[in-house]
Amino acid sequence: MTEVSVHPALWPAPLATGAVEATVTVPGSKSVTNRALVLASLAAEPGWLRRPLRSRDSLLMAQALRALGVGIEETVSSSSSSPAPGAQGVPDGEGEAWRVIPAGLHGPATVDVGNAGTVMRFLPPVATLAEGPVRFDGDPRSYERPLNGVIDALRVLGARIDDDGRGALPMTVHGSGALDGGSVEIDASSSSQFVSALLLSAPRFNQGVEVRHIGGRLPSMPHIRMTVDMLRAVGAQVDEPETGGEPDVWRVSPSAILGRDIVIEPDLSNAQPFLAAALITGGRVTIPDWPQRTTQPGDALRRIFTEMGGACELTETGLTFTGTGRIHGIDVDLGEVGELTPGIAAVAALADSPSTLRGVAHLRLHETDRLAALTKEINGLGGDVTETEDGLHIRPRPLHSGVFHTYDDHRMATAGAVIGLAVAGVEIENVATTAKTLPDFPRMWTTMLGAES
Ligand SMILES: O=C(O)C1=C[C@@H](OP(=O)(O)O)[C@@H](O)[C@H](O)C1
Ligand SMILES: C=C(OP(=O)(O)O)C(=O)O
Repeated sequence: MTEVSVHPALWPAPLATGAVEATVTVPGSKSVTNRALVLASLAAEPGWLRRPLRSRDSLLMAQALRALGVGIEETVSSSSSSPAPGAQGVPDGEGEAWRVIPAGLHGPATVDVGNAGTVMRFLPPVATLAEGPVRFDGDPRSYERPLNGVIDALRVLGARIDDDGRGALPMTVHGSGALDGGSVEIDASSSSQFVSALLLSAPRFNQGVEVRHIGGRLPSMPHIRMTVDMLRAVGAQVDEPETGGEPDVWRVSPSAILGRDIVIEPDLSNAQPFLAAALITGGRVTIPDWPQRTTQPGDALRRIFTEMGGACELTETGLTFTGTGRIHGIDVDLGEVGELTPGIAAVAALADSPSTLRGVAHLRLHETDRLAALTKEINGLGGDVTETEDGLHIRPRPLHSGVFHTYDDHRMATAGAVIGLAVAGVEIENVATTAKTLPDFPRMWTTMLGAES
């Protein structure tokens, strides 16, 4: 639906000329921002998001919710302004805040999902609660990404949906203002977002929901934990496997959703390239406000990048990661933290020993086929990467200059930039694709390098 703009321009990835020493403030988490927008829109009262992510994925989410009737007011508060009523533990009037004012949801409306998994999966259940037709469309790639788990489940739960029979976009959800809800079995082995999608709207279903996953391994479990935690934080009652429930079964009871005031954590997956810069150059990077406790998968970087040769210290002010310039290969299952794979593959290509990345077959259905794209692009620079059934085998070799293609995938672009730190003459095709979750990436990257010692 959205014209995918062509960016022929090549961005010369800057080479690091010394050890990177920088403090990098990373914008809000995509996954937390888009869950918070959905929950706030379904709430019984207004709420606030502080330090939300402003990127393509989150703006598409906000635009879609507005199209359904929700009020979302964007304010940038200065340090002199007073905090919003009810704000708790929020730094005094700092940064951007979005006030979300729920309203009766209605169609007719059109939702542009772009290529945002969170928008294409989380919003169809919301649309069943609207009165009137809601049409879903998006980038060409969104037609190929799995959605059948959500479509089939919603039909079982009482929704009427017109698609072209493939269980994919484009489609129209004919909302009737309410959904029965109840029990449903799904195979969510291709995306954890199927489960998250059904749970997020479930307090508003007449009978709530019981979701039973019946397929192969469920990826990205931390993201399902994030969904459960955020639901509980808005007053929902959730039974789930990790707090004594049945394995692979989640239950959400019908209830009102409370309007909350939430501060969005920095996006730890978007912190990855900056931490990688410290690891590769033997430098030191601090990410302020790294949470002490979080469900974000990016938190696993503390362990993974430490195993690959760095050291980290988590303090009250943030995470400081220090590299030695020596990078070790790793054998790791990334099934829980799949979105970290491109960045880990980039570092692994520069290591002193081979790596095996496992458990991520579902990445073939992400923004692009990430396993094929990483293999092709790293090998295009002289690397030696092979695809396995569920991941990558990476044998480091001396790399050379060349174009690193990104396939409209933000994490391919940042992975290419990481390699470019250590390899002269790497050019990133369409670095602007980082706008999906981190629009300011090129400036942040050069600023970080400007601060190198
Ligand atoms: O729920 C979420 O916010 C996400 C879940 C994961 O999706 P998959 O389970 O489809 O990998 C992750 O890769 C994506 O970046 C964000
Ligand atoms: C897989 C990703 O995104 P999406 O939310 O579109 O699934 C990602 O950001 O790595």
